[in-house]
Amino acid sequence: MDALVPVQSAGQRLPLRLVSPSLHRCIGSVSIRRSVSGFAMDTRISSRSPSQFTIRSQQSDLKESLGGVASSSDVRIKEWEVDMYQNELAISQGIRIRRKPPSKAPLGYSGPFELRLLNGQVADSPSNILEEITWFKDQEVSRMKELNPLEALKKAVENAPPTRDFVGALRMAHQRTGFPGLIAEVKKASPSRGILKENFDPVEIAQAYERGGAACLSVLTDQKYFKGGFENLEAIRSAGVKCPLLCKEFVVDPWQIYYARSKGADAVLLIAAILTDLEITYLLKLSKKLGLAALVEVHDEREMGRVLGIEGIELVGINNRSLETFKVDISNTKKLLEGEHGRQIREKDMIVVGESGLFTPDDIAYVQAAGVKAVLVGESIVKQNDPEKGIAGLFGRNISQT
Ligand SMILES: O=C(O)c1ccccc1NCC(=O)[C@H](O)[C@H](O)COP(=O)(O)O
Repeated sequence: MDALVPVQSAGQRLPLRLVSPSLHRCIGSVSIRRSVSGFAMDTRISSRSPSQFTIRSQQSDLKESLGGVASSSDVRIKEWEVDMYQNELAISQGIRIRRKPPSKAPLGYSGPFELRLLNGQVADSPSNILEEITWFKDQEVSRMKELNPLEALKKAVENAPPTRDFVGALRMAHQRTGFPGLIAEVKKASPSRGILKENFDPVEIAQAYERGGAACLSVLTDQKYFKGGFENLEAIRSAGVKCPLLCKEFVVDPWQIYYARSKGADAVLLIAAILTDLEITYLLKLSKKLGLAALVEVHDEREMGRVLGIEGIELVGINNRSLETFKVDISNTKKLLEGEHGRQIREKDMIVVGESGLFTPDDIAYVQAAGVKAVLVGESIVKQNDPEKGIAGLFGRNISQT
């Protein structure tokens, strides 16, 4: 059964019974403050499957909600259950990536998850690179939030220069050149390929991409796995590059959307493999509210089906690289655009972005014939001594304005 969650603002309290009858039964008629952001949202969520964003609580909030009588072990148990519900929701949507390392049930736990715990063994090391990155991101974001509290970020965003039209730039480039609009990636390294470019000057590369006819740029901001950084995003923006900028991050928390906006992004990436439908819906709304476009990335039919069921998505990326196994196969783009999914995409006039593994004019022609109107390319152009010429080589001709 679905429950309607009321529109709320920062600090207002969400009646717990609206999101989790089972938690409600356990702890009575209490409310939990939304901890992540105060963005008002009116949506329906499953009452059996609360979202991390909607019900994660501060320890003190929960203690207070329990009338000040709860012991810290009560609080730990409820927090742990919230995580378990979050996992349940993700699994029910076919999401294999766990957002956090599994933790043992708190001492003395006897609740709705007890039987499952007795039966199942859970691996406590990441199953693949995407899961590893996601677990790391969760902790990294907690640390970054302490240094950059949301309230300060909101003020910075209010005073930030306006965003540029990411989707419009792709459409225009497609019309102007007859080729898919290019999102050129500023990428120093990756987990699958290691270091791609030793002498890496992000601003120089961005300017070369712009001269070469890129419609938009993608800037990796993850430091640990891609040797990127938010300072690259800021530097490229400050250098006067006009192409709209995608902040290429692993978003697991709405705080990151505010942060990306404050650092000069025009668009953000939302990866369906790590986000539930409700999270995508919420992050999409938040991005729009902040003037950002959202590129929603899928890798398989199931994710494509989920994303097509979400209102308001304009930009869908099909990644030809499995972020779990690193296998790259550009026929993935074709496969996902065939049949009913392709029909729905055309009907909704969505822009599909073919991502990863594109090296030659034949590759571009192949994904264009499959139906993409944009491509996201990193390795094949960033590795060239002259990335501007790299773009001409990729398309088989000069696609700059001149
Ligand atoms: O590229 C990786 O190794 C990788 C590993 C784990 C998560 C994401 C990863 N890459 C992100 C991308 O999908 C690419 O940077 C982007 O699509 C460009 O791909 P390419 O043109 O093949 O460099």
